[in-house]
Amino acid sequence: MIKVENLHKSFGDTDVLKGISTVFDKGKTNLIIGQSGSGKTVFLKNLVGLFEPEQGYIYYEDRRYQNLSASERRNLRKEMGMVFQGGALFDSMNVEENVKFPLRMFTKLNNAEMKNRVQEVLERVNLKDVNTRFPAEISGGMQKRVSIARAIVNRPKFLFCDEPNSGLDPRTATVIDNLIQELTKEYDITTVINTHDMNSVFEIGEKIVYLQDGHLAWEGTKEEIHVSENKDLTDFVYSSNLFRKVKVAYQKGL
Ligand SMILES: Nc1ncnc2c1ncn2[C@@H]1O[C@H](COP(=O)(O)OP(=O)(O)OP(=O)(O)O)[C@@H](O)[C@H]1O
Repeated sequence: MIKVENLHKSFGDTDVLKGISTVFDKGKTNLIIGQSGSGKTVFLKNLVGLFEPEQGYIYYEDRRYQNLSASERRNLRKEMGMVFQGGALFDSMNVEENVKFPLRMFTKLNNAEMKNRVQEVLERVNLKDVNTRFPAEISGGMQKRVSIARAIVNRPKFLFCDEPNSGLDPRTATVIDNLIQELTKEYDITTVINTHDMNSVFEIGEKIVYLQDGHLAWEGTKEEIHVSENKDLTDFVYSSNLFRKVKVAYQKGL
C-alpha cells in the first residue's frame, strides 16, 4: 500500500502538484491519468523518490518516506521495480544481462542463483530462447516483456510503470496490460501505472486517479467512470467516438 498525503511539488514559481492525497492498494493496478501537463510524470517521480516534495508525505506500508534515513531509503528503493517508457533497456547488454542487472546491483546472490532467478522471470513473462539476444534484435513487445522481467526480478513490493504500452499495437498493448495485472495479483504488489491509454483504463483500471492541473480531480474504478458526472473526466475519457459508444453500451447493460 502507498498512501499519499497532501503532496505539493513546485519548480521555481510553478506549482505542479497542488496537494494530492490518495491511497494505492496492494494487489491492485492503480492508474494515473490526465491531460498532458497535468502532473502525472511529476507525481510518479515523487512516488519513486526521484523528486522531493515541498510539502506532504508518502507512506510505503507503514514507513513515512520523509522520516527515513539515507540507508532506509536505499532499502526501500530495493523494494521498487520500474518499467520505463520505451523499455529503457541497456542496448549493449543481452536480454539475460539486462534482467540480471538489478540482482547485481541490489543482492548478494551468486551467479547460479542469479541465473535461476532470471530464467524464472523470463519464463513467467513468456520469453523463451532470447537470453543471448540484444534489445535491437527483438520486437517492441518483447522488449517490454524484458523490461517487466527486469522490474520484477528483485521481487518488488512496489511496481511503477511509465506508459508501459507506448509504441505497441493494441493487441500487444492489451497482453502487456494483462501481464502487469496478473503479476500484481500473483506477487501482491502495489502497482502504479502512468498512462494515456484509455484501453488500459477499461482493461485493468482497478483504481484510477484523474489529475487535472496538479489536483486530484476524481478517483474511482473503471466501472465508476461510466456513471461519473465529473464533466472534465468524462470529456477526457470519452474524447474518442469509440469510448462514447462503450459508455452507451455499459449504460444499456450490454
Ligand atoms: N524538472 C522540471 N522542471 C520544471 N518544470 C517541470 C519539470 N518537470 C515537469 N515540469 C512541469 O510540470 C508540469 C507537469 O509535467 P508532467 O511531465 O508531470 O506532465 P504529464 O501529465 O506527465 O504530461 P504528459 O502526459 O505530456 O507526459 C509541466 O508544466 C512541466 O513543464
